Amino acid sequence: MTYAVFVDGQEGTTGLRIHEYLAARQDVEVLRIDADKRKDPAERARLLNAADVAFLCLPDAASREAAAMISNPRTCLIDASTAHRTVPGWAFGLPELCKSQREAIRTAKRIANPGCHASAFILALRPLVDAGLLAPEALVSATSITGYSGGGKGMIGEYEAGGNTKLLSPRPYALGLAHKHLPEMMAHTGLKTAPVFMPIVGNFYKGLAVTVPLHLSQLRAGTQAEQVQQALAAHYEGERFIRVMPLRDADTLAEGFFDVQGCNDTNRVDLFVFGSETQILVMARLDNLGKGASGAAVQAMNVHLGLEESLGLV
Ligand SMILES: NC(=O)C1=CN([C@@H]2O[C@H](COP(=O)(O)OP(=O)(O)OC[C@H]3O[C@@H](n4cnc5c(N)ncnc54)[C@H](OP(=O)(O)O)[C@@H]3O)[C@@H](O)[C@H]2O)C=CC1
Ligand SMILES: CC(=O)N[C@@H](CCC(=O)OP(=O)(O)O)C(=O)O
Repeated sequence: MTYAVFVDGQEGTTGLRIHEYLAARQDVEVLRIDADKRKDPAERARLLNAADVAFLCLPDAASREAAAMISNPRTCLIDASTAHRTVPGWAFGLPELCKSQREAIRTAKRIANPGCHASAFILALRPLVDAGLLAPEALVSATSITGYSGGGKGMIGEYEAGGNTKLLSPRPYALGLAHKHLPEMMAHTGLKTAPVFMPIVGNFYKGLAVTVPLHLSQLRAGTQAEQVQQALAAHYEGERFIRVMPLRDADTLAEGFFDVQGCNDTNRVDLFVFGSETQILVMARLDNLGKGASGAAVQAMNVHLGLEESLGLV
């Protein structure tokens, strides 16, 4: 069977990456919009309603506008923006979230693709909450280091134009402690309080790593780093795109530095636990355009259509 697929926002960073993923697919017919009409609501509506699956690779407002244009009950929307991630009726597009998530994605006609930082944070902590090691009431913090493609075309242009020495050093941002990923970070881990979250953008194109530092005393009494790593391994047993590294990963410790770009050009997420007798670091790394956006969106489409989940992904 051939599926008609349209990418609204096809010229954007995530849209272009989705097209790259789909280019080699024989089971997908990509519907394209004329470049000069790519913001024309009527033409967008026509193509959105002609698609079996439509990806929204747009800013939040344009994504909401697109969702309101759908009149075809067959059309399944997969939205890469933040707009619908905690909206009832929209399935969260993270198949590895929990045992029932694939069925939710399969049966949904509205799928909200997770954010890049949020994907890493949720994949790192949801197993600990589900296993009862981390209480929903826990107060946690997190940092994320990301490549500048995370900011889309605008930020890519800024970094690649050169000439601004400030961009040469890592830049913490969202210092108002109200990053747009906080709602989904809470909703899909079960945490009752937003993490204190500080993302940092660096002078490299893509790659992302979220770190959650924890005192072992914040976890269930008696929990050691071993139990945390085992909880991750158990939760993701058999998951094609999640790799749980050995506790205190020897290769990373031997190198002395963590490679934030270690998952680039894949749809994989690597999860690490480093620890002392009293403290741990739980780290998740991914490609912000892979499992952090476009790869995740293609995987969600594969799950929804009942196709081999890794089709077209590595
Ligand atoms: N970059 C990343 O790592 C990630 C991004 N996302 C999210 O995915 C979405 C897309 O991000 P990204 O691809 O990076 O953004 P970009 O800015 O690179 O691309 C957005 C695209 O949307 C188009 N667009 C804007 N408004 C409209 C409109 N009204 N109608 C039609 N097209 C429109 C733009 O067209 P034009 O080029 O003409 O301006 C542009 O091509 C965003 O919500 C982003 O937050 C999610 C996860 C990670
Ligand atoms: C460097 C940078 O600006 N990164 C973006 C990531 C955006 C993202 O993940 O997009 P959505 O949440 O819309 O899906 C940010 O932190 O806002």
